Amino acid sequence: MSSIPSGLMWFRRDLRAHDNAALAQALRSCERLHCVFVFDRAILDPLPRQDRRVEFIRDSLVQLDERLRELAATPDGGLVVLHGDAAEAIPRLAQELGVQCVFANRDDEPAALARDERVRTGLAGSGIGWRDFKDHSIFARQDLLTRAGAPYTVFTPYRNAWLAKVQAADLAPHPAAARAGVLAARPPRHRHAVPTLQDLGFRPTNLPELGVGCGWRGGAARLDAFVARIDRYHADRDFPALEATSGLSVDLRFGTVSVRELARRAYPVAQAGGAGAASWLDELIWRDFYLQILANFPRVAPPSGEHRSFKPAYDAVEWEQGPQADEAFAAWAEGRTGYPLVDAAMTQLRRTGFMHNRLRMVTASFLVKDLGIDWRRGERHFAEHLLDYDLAANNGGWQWAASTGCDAQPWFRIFNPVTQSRRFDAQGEFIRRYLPPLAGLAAPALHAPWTAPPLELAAAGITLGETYPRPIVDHEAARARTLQRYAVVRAVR
Ligand SMILES: Cc1cc2nc3c(=O)[nH]c(=O)nc-3n(C[C@H](O)[C@H](O)[C@H](O)COP(=O)(O)OP(=O)(O)OC[C@H]3O[C@@H](n4cnc5c(N)ncnc54)[C@H](O)[C@@H]3O)c2cc1C
Repeated sequence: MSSIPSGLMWFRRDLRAHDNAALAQALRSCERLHCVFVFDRAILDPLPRQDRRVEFIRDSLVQLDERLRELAATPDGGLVVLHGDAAEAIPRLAQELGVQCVFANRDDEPAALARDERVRTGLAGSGIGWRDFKDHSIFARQDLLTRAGAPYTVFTPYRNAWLAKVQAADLAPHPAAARAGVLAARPPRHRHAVPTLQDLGFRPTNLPELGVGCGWRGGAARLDAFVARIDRYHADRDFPALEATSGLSVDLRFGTVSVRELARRAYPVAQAGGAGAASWLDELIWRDFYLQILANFPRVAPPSGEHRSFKPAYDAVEWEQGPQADEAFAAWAEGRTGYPLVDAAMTQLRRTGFMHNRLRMVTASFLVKDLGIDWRRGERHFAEHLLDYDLAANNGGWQWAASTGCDAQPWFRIFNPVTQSRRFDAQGEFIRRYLPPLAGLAAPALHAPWTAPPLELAAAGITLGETYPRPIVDHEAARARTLQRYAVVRAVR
């Protein structure tokens, strides 16, 4: 079975030893296998020095390293961890270790593809092979095509094709334990502990206080807790005050869970009629959908250069610019728009690095359709702050909200932030959690404080414009401006 004397497994966004496609294949194919992770300077250097993602990755690596040493049954086993430019570090390490092949799981983000191409070229120069595997999604790239042989660009037919195609083999685990004996001891010069945040030039964040468990152990705990409440997912998932969704997006982003395992848990329950599991499986399919959109239409997010509308006609829309727009953007980002649900959501993002899906839609719609600001500015802001930031899902989500992307309903879909608030946070529980200055105000006034009688505001200790902002925009007037702004699309089409 094993024909390669020595190989190197390169972990990237798959930080687990269980059910890992490339690792299982590498273990099967090699007589001796080394493992590496690179803190890539090309990614880390531009980041602010406090970044929850770097801390999450670093703490996840400690668990991965520990698990690999257990599997190798020697303390000298485990993970080689480097800090450098991955495109140079991997070929250099592969040569130093004398391996014949490097194994990795695919990453279809445009920048990752460009980096992997440089690695592959570097390796080929030394006669070293490269093998990559699908691990990050159930279906990818051109696995699912329309009858005309084109990638799907609309979710519902994609979902139907996904459900029609999926087989047990697509969800089957890729176990490591049986072949773990081939895991090699690290060469003495690489037998270091995983670098600390300080070693990497970063400072600790509030991640531990938030109670977000890292690594495969954190992912497994989140999955078990979620499976116990999955039956209510379809009914509760839109209410941000409830702990109804899985919180697994960070694990899917960094591979501390296997998406096959999630689908293995949800699929049979959904098939047996479980409405919660079926609805959650749909979300995993949305994830696959946006990953294949990015893989098949990389023009939406070129590695260097401006992201583009999926529907090119929308690039003609003219957005607000200048100091007033900059101030409106800052008010949105800092949670002082005067719309409580928007402000609470933006505060959640700042404090925790997470935002509930319903609120991502509401805040994105508010930025684009109430403030008239380019969706790409919001996309960048989310990219900087989300712990679960994922290029494909974030770009897809923003384009959905801006009506420039796939499955976009006609341009007139504009969320009303007050109606959304009344519907999805009726008692204001979520708003109060993140906006203490409004805590004394009862619903319904809480959803639109400027409509509250002065006595009610005074009783709640609120002075509009002082303790809480007045709305920075009138929704109905903004709606009319947006309809005009988007009218240009019909002219271009
Ligand atoms: C403007 C905007 C930006 C977004 N940016 C991101 C992002 O950067 N990273 C990210 O993972 N998700 C993003 N999403 C999708 C979604 O909001 C999050 O995946 C979800 O809130 C994560 O919480 P959860 O793990 O509890 O989700 P659950 O409801 O438990 O869903 C399970 C999993 O399905 C996937 N999923 C759910 N909804 C979507 C969706 N609409 N599109 C793609 N995948 C989905 C996620 O991987 C999620 O973990 C964005 C959505 C919008 C509207």
